[in-house]
Amino acid sequence: MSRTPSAALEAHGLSATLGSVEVLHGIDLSLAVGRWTSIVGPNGAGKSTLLKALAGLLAHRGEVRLFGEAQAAVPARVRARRLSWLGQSGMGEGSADDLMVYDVAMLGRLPHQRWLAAPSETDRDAVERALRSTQAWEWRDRPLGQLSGGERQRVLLARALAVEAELLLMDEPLANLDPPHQADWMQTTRELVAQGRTVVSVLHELPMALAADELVVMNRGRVVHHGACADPATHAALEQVFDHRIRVHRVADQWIALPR
Ligand SMILES: Nc1ncnc2c1ncn2[C@@H]1O[C@H](COP(=O)(O)OP(=O)(O)OP(=O)(O)O)[C@@H](O)[C@H]1O
Repeated sequence: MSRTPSAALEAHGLSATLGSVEVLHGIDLSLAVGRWTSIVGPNGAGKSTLLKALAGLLAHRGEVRLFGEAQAAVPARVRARRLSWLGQSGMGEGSADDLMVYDVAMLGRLPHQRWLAAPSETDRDAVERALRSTQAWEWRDRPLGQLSGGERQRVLLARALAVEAELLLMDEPLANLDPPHQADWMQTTRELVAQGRTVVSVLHELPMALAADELVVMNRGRVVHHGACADPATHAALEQVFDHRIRVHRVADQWIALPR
């Protein structure tokens, strides 16, 4: 009988070196299925590096497990269906500038398509749903390169959503988004989690990060705290990692972090 794994992602003794510098130092972490976890910490803490290593996009030491299986043993195509990735501000997306928005979002369906096969109705439905959910549908016939930073981010978000993966890893998904679209992103994330999906986001916007279920607080290549967003110990860790230059408050039913 197969057992439903309780962790979507696990890291055991995860270390990573960039250039000649070790930037992640022996991280142990378990991210539960069906939860939204935000990763926060100061610039250079190792958040993006950790997310890339968890996604299988970066060589590392130690072990990463995806839904209970050693990540390295999961075939690339299966992993691409189960895990959707949104990188930082479309870094490395320059080559997609000439593609139409619709085709960019359709790239999210590649893991579901047979080699050289035309998109199926399921693929087209998923792409339309994703583009509509980020209000990018009306740009579907425009080249990606003609869009503003925030518009582009909404298309790349749609591509990540079009995968319809069980697990979404997003690095600074709110970059360039205006406040209403940040709120939309949060709504979408909550809906995904309500459907049982797992979301992991690296966020600098602390009020948004504190709206998650759980917070992973990083500093200097280590996880210094992992706890519920409502837990005072999590707030204390957050204040500490930012040298007590911020303070977490409860305002209008949400957690916010104000400079002090
Ligand atoms: N190619 C590289 N060679 C050496 N060090 C690197 C390289 N790339 C990144 N680093 C360093 O690795 C550390 C972690 O970087 P990372 O991008 O993971 O941090 P981050 O927490 O996501 O930061 P930010 O909040 O600024 O986006 C930083 O100190 C960075 O300078």
